[in-house]
Amino acid sequence: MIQAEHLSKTYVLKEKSHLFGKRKVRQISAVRDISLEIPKGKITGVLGINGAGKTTTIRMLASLITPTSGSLTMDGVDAVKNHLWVKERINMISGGERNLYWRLTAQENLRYFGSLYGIGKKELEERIGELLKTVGLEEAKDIPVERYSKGMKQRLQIARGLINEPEYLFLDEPTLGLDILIAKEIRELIHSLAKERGKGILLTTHYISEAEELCDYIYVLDQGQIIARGTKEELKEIFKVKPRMVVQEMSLEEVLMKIIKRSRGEGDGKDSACHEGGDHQTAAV
Ligand SMILES: Nc1ncnc2c1ncn2[C@@H]1O[C@H](COP(=O)(O)OP(=O)(O)OP(=O)(O)O)[C@@H](O)[C@H]1O
Repeated sequence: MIQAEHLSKTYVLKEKSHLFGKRKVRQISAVRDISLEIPKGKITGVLGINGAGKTTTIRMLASLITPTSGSLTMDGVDAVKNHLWVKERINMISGGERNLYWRLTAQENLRYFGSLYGIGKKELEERIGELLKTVGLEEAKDIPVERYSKGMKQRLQIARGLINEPEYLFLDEPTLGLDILIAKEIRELIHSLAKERGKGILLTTHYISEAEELCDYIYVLDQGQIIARGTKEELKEIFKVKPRMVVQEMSLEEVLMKIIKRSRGEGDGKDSACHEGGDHQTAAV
């Protein structure tokens, strides 16, 4: 399990001031005091609107940037001190079409990325063969990536993300810009990676229905803080109307909008659908 406790990240920007050409220092508190867990065999979602701090969070969890404060462990090992050990056990895939060499074939891409992990030649060839099968690109393995459809490129991205046999896979907007059929294929693949192959998956997505379909547990991030957490059922429970009133099930999207508005004190979340009592920010701790 990956466990983050009280993680924060502040970016320090040095900007030139117009006055006397002096440098001004500006601090951006991108993520503040977040605690979360990513268990193996489960899909954990991090949802939030643009600028909420999702990318900063995922990059800290993947040891690509160092937290300003807080602790991060992987299977009990300090991930900040042992970031090279951590990087061997994690991989990250972003949506879009970056990170692939277009003139190379699928096989050549995987061979290149595998060589970066120092995997032996024989083992690498076997792994590439299996991965191409897993993502359904066996027949297209010798075609240059520039001739692939968007869905094929994304499947190859997933194969690239699995080349080091990571225990944890971070997916940043994995179905961005894909049509519904291809997105469905990718979602099925993500589901099987967690449920059949035991990977710990962290997913960020703008598509709420995708989170609803895939995520075992969801963290809602806004303005750098976790403002709610829970299973989708627990999140929906926050706004469930109390007994003797007509209960109308809200979509997860409606629930998330209400959670964000309420956290920002914008009123809409305070309507009759609010649940009773205590900590409104947490569906389940
Ligand atoms: N390298 C950086 N230097 C300075 N500020 C940054 C940097 N990266 C992110 N930020 C700022 O930190 C905040 C959180 O950004 P982040 O990219 O983590 O959010 P996000 O939820 O991933 O947004 P999006 O969905 O738009 O990608 C924003 O205010 C952003 O401008």
